[in-house]
Amino acid sequence: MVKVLISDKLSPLAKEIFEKRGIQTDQIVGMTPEELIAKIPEYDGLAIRSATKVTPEVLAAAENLKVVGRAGIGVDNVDIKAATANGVVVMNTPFGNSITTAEHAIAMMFAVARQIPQANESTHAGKWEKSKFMGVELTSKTLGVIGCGNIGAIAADRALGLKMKVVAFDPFLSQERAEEIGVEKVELDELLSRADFITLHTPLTDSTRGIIGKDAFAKMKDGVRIINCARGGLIDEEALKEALDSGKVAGAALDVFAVEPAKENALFGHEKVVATPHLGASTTEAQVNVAVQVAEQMADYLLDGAVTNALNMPSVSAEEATRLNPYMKLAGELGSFAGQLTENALQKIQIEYQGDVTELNIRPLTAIVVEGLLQPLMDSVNMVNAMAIAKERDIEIIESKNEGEGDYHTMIKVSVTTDKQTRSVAGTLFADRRPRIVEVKDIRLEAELSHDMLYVTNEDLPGFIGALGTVLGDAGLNIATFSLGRAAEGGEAIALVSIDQPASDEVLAKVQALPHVRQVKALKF
Ligand SMILES: NC(=O)c1ccc[n+]([C@@H]2O[C@H](COP(=O)([O-])OP(=O)(O)OC[C@H]3O[C@@H](n4cnc5c(N)ncnc54)[C@H](O)[C@@H]3O)[C@@H](O)[C@H]2O)c1
Ligand SMILES: O=C(O)[C@H](O)COP(=O)(O)O
Repeated sequence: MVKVLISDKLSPLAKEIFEKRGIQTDQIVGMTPEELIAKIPEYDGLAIRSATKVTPEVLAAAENLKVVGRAGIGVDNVDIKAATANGVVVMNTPFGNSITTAEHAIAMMFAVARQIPQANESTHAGKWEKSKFMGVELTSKTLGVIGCGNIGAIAADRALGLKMKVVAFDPFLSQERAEEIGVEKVELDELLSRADFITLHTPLTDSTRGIIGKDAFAKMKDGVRIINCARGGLIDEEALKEALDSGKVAGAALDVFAVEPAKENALFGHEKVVATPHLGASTTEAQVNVAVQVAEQMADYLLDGAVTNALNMPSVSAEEATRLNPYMKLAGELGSFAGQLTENALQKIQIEYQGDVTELNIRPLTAIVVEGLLQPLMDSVNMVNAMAIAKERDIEIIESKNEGEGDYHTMIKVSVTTDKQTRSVAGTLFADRRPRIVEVKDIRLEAELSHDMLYVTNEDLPGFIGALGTVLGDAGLNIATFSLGRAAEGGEAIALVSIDQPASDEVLAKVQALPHVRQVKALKF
């Protein structure tokens, strides 16, 4: 039975959905890394928020794990490289909490503009410090949005509704999209020098870490206010403290911190800092959205092979997954066949898709061909990491589509170039949706692959078939199917023989010694 572990606090709807779809689900929140490592081998799926750290050690122990589902956006708590290497798909829910988080940023902007938390605390303490809490208006002020993706764009939209002027810095924001949102696209330095409020909405990457540091503060207006509801590492916290102490920055509203959970932080207790404990996504609505979405996505993948919102795999819809399944088998067999025939360093893989298959999403098919091809070279290759491994090894991958039908209504042809030669193998699906090999080295034949096969190339001369049958019969090997093809009369011929047991080295040597045999190989599928 398929099993999922929920290791963070998720809406109970997630468990309900998993169980309704026949997936056994355990929820264990607050495990230590060691406890998670001990528990994870049992599970096919792991559903998390930001608290669980999916480290290389956790992934190494996760021998049955197929998918990590993040009920939320940020996946900086998941080692995606290690997940990919282990064949684990990582998915998130990129939109479910965006409105909620943008609203939190706006709430934090109001809070820091009017010192609402400080005034609240003072009022509860019976101090009535009316003159202490002088605020600023938002109307007509300039908001600088750093990172104008899903959340940044919603925050900008809400700020425009508050009659603010919005400037945005985002290297990937097009002029058209900026106009559509209603923001002015500017460079970072211009944003820093013009903004009265700055709100951050980028992921934490090597290029965004510390994007707001000493240099950035120096370029800002005096009295600027900073809001961060994205990731703690975007702001250099030491530099922020100095800027607050000097009065350069009039206030900061922070939902996220460099180290979380943040029990201690140099900014805590600062009178100009408003802080919340990573609450950006914490609304009833957002938590329902992300929990339902992650459970559906994970169940779709575990049960039907459909891939949605994955960070390390191309998307495949449920309907596509059903149509793709027989092609996945064909692509896997072609890749494996070509891989087992390839003895030298791979340089180029060409995959031609012809006829019906061109209507489908070919990216997963290509990934599975490449996986099959690399499998004889390395155990650790899988569909998730195959393309990355090929790239690392400078293997060129060329895909082409020919929508017209050839001799078959659908065909996939894999050609592999090594430093010595180019070899090809092609296959189709018959009406029973079962794969058939229909061409090897441009020689036509028709073979269904089975667990143990013999691949024999020989000269097309009389006596070969009988001699081969005798060798196999003498060895007690039953022939299940026998497929033959030849380039031309008397030219190169290929035999693909399905046998009920594997052939020993001795049998292979005897076949190799037969007159006219050029090459024999035992293949496994
Ligand atoms: N506080 C919370 O609870 C909470 C909730 C949800 C999301 N988040 C975080 O908010 C952030 C934004 O989420 P999103 O859904 O809007 O992501 P998104 O991918 O839709 O948008 C991010 C934007 O940042 C831009 N960007 C990337 N590098 C940049 C750079 N160097 N400079 C400027 N812009 C850059 C991208 O082009 C993109 O437009 C993420 O870090 C996410 O983890 C926090
Ligand atoms: O990236 C996100 O989605 C947010 O940081 C929310 O994190 P959380 O699910 O731990 O609240």
